[in-house]
Amino acid sequence: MDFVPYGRNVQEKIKAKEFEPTFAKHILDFEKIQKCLACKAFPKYSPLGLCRYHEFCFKYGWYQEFPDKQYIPPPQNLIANPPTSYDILVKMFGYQEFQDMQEIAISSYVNGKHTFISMRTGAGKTMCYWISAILREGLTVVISPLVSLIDDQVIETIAAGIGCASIYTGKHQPPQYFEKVFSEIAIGLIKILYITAESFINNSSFTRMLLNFAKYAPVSFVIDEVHCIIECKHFRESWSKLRKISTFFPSSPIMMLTGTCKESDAYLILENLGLASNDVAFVRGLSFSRPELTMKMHPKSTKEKTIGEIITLLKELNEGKCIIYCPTVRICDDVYEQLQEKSGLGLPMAVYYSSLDSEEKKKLKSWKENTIQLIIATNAFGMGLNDKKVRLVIHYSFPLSIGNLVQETGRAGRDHNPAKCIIFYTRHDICTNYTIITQSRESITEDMNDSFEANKRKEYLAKACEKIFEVVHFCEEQYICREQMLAEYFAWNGDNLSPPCAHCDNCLRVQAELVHEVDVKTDAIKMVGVVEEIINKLRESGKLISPKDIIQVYCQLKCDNEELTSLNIYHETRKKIVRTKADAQHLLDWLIIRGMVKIMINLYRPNPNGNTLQTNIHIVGVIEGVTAIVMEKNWKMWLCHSRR
Ligand SMILES: Nc1ncnc2c1ncn2[C@@H]1O[C@H](COP(=O)(O)OP(=O)(O)OP(=O)(O)O)[C@@H](O)[C@H]1O
Repeated sequence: MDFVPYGRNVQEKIKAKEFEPTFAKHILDFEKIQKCLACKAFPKYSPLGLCRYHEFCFKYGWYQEFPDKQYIPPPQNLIANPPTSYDILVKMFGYQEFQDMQEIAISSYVNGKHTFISMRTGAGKTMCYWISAILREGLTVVISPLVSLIDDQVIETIAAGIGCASIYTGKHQPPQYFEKVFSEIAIGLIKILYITAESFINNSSFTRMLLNFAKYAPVSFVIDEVHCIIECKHFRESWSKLRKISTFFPSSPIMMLTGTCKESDAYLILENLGLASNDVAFVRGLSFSRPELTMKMHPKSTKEKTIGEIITLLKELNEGKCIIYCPTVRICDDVYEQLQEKSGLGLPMAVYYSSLDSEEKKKLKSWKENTIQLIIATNAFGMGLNDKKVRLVIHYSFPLSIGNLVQETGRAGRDHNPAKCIIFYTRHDICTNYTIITQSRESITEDMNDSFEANKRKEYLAKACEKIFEVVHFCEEQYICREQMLAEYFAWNGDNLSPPCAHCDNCLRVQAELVHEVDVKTDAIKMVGVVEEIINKLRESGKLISPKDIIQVYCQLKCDNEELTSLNIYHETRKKIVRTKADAQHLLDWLIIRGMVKIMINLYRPNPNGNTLQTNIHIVGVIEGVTAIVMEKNWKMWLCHSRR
């Protein structure tokens, strides 16, 4: 494919005054407005007749950026020095200061270095690649996880005055559309191209076009929400194939953006992308704290009660907007119906999930225009969404992972004013979440053979259990500051912990109750002793061990399985710091998420012909040398004085 004719075609259209850019529909009154003399696409902004971006280019003598090659700029005194990233921030976007680590991130990437950027939600990561795309010549390709997110990104980018387009598979993008996008890239009108990982991996004509373009001008890459490489690789294969970037475009720098990434995951991401860590600059935000957010767990009981509690929360909403996250489409519809019926609030509301048809998805427009105040959605909604009016985020069931929790709650308070995040929590939702993660595939892993596929699935299921228990542990913790827990979860080596937020439910509880931080190492050692003894006892009979068995033996309570009362450890007299069932459960969860006690969640159908799925949680073992490993760790736990 020869790239040059594309440019020629569009130049002819411009000359014949027949040119309409692919993004015309995002420009208000496109037909009527006076257009920029240099691009014939964006509205005229300056007295010279140029749009904001081309006026900026004009001042610095960047005439090669003018898409209409016939346009001859008037003579002028050029600004002597080339623009800095700060000049662009101020002159193009109207901001006076960089936020967080934006400037350092931009400088690294513009200098051609692969740059891994991890900054809190709402820190302004988009700006990092917008400014870079202007400073670097050629095209910036942004790989983004969701079509709905790409649609939003395109609207925002056009509103900011930067030429962009999107590529994903769908009936709204026929072959003629691709041809048109290629032409606009060829004349330099499009600076940023948003694309899904699937299109980037599978659209071979796009790859050919890009390789061809790279012969004429630099191509740079951005992977937005780069943690998807870890989180989506099992069900969206394309995310595991993004090494294609470094293979096909070895001299292009890659900017990797995330709000939530553990250090170990960052290295796995680089490995997946075929990048050596020495070749990558890591830029991490100054703080991951979101002081404007107040997080609270709410025990979840019956559906009626939960809906009633949600209605009370909604009554306090006033002008603000709310997102209710539900785990499944069925639950979204159900909550929507319940709220419609019972609320009497007259609150304009809608549902959103990826399987809605495009007509129904149009309601999203009303959300953006603020005529819908409440959206009830699956996690298909909201990733990267930047809506400053969201004052309340409710989780009808606990989030699928700590990463999801941060991303989803991160939609609130984006104007830096106070906002609430409420999670309705019950252990019963473990089943729902596990069903989603495993895509309802029954998972009796003991029966699996040893094939490569089966091992991959086992590994995936083990990871899924770990993620669920991480959230369970987070939700059930009563005293440690929620913000500190999240900061610790995502902490990298050498990070300092910020002080407690003083306004989450746990901080308030610590202020209200008499609590003590105590060392429970001896209890942790005892608990793994209990696990080992029970396993030894029941190994022969092949009986399954539940967390309840461990708690009953540890707390020396009446055992459901009477056999266990014959264990020595059951009768041992000892001084316990962790005494109540709830605290013992919390300690066991801690052992599980630290990988010391191994569990398995088993998804099964109680009635083979029915649709209902249930879960059993089994304890399957401890890691080798567990006692020594427990001894090495810190086991400081907050306990309520009155419970001790
Ligand atoms: N330097 C700046 N000064 C003031 N506001 C800024 C600056 N840079 C970006 N912003 C604004 O910050 C808001 C959040 O930016 P953005 O959507 O890029 O956040 P993000 O880091 O991508 O968050 P998330 O991870 O949640 O998607 C936007 O409204 C953006 O215009």
